[in-house]
Amino acid sequence: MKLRADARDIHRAILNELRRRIRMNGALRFLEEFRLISRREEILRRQAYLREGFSKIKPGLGELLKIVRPIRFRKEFLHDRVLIVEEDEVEKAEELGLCEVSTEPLDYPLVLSTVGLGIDVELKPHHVAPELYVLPLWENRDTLKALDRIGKLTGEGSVAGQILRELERIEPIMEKLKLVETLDELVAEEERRLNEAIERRLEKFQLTLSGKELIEFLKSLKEGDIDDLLARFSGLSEEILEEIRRAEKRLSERLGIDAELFPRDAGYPIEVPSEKIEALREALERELKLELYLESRRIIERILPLLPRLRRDIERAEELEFLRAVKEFSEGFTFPEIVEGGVGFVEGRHLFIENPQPVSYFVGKARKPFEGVMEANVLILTGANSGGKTSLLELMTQVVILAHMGLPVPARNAWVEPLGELFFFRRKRSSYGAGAFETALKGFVKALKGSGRKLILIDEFEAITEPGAAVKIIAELLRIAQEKGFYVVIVSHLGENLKRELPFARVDGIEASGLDENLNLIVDRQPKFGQIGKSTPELIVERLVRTSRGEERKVFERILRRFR
Ligand SMILES: Nc1ncnc2c1ncn2[C@@H]1O[C@H](COP(=O)(O)OP(=O)(O)OP(=O)(O)O)[C@@H](O)[C@H]1O
Repeated sequence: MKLRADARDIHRAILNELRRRIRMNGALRFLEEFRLISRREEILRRQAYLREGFSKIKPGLGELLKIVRPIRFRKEFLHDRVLIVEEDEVEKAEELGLCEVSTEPLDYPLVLSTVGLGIDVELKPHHVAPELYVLPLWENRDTLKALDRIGKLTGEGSVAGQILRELERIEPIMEKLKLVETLDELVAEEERRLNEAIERRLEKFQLTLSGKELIEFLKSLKEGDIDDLLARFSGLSEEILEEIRRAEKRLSERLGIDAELFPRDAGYPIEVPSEKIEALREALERELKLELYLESRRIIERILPLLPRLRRDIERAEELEFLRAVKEFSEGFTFPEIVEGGVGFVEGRHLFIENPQPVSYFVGKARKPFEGVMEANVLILTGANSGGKTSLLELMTQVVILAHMGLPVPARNAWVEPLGELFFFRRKRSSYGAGAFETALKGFVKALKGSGRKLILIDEFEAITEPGAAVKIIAELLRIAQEKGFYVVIVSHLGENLKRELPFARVDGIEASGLDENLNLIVDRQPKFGQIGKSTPELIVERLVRTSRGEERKVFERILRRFR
């Protein structure tokens, strides 16, 4: 179905409403599959797809879908490894583009080789750089957990749980790598603890010397006999050494590496030289990288065959998110029947009016509950100012557009004939004069050109010309529409005159039913079939009667009597 004139704006607004609800970029592409279509079978196919899809959207699914993110595996050049190959493999190895390639042994944290000069590999990406598969999965564990639960909730299953279990193998390595990042703080913390412990011991330390010992002590001091001097403090230094060992043990337990980090003879307070920390960091990183590489290879060997299915699981989550958003958007809507002979809806609710009064309306054949109402392809909609005429045309446009997308429509029930074109001409409030009239006339005539299934909605056309001429023009145009079998709903204040000219047309009216206690107009948005809408001026006069006094009131009363 083609959209003409202002119908496009309404389509755009509907798409925006849908997009606003879709929280995954990947899910947006499913909306592309819902372009407007006139083929009955395709509309029905989409309806069936959505019905089935909506049944999968269980409570709690939305929360899980919110967590899912696409998992991207990016090719990267890794600077921590070299791949040593034979001369004739160089080209193929370089094509992988994953790391340095050489025919000679080189010093790298990781040395891989196809010729026995390092860790054995084949020239496959997942042999050379298994981390490029495993790490993105590790970083997206939240997504994997959500996919696993989604699979269980929908009963469709997922490979995410299996992958998560495999990933557990690298957990200790990843934790240590995180610790290594904070190595400076770790060491500083141990330093602080150690120096505090030493301080406590120093406070308690006492050196007791007899007179004879004191003389020997002074003698050693004079002669610079260090060994003798130190021997006297040996009790203390043994204790300090003990503290150092304890600190190093704590570190080695956390980092999984034995290292003599604290200087033994540099005095107090004890401080680890920064070069030593750097050297330790390097050693740790080298070791952990190797472990990570080896473990990643074991993991990828087992999960590589699962990755295509994982991709499908993510795509399915995106599809479910799309379905969830559409279901949320169309809460309380109904799938329209796809019929021949017009468009109609019962208790339709305008999409963009808050708490709208439901309105029922139809053009073409009368179906339940409108049996007995005059059937007409051309409708003239009359009625009170601000009664809701424009809104009704908009609602009709919304119903027709949604139906042609294959989506449910905002009504209790609805039927729609597949159309070739939908025209909606909004009233241009700012346009007056001959130029504007000419443009409007041209637009209408264009709509009447050709043949096919068309619904033409026109909001107040005569406002831009004089009433007498307007009746002639509109009547003629509507006759052409009738001859061609087009459906037309036109808003007009010239209902009376048009009805006389066009016996085949049905004139409906939206009426203000009275005044409320604050003397505001009460409008019944539901058009009355076959009735010209009572005009509002009458009610305004009534309001004036009720708000004036004396002679003025008498005048208003006289006017009011003319209406009755
Ligand atoms: N079904 C409805 N339920 C609640 N409010 C409605 C409904 N239809 C219209 N309205 C509200 O009534 C007001 C007037 O609506 P609308 O512009 O459609 O009237 P109109 O008859 O086209 O007016 P005019 O004669 O000025 O062209 C709008 O604020 C609209 O939101």
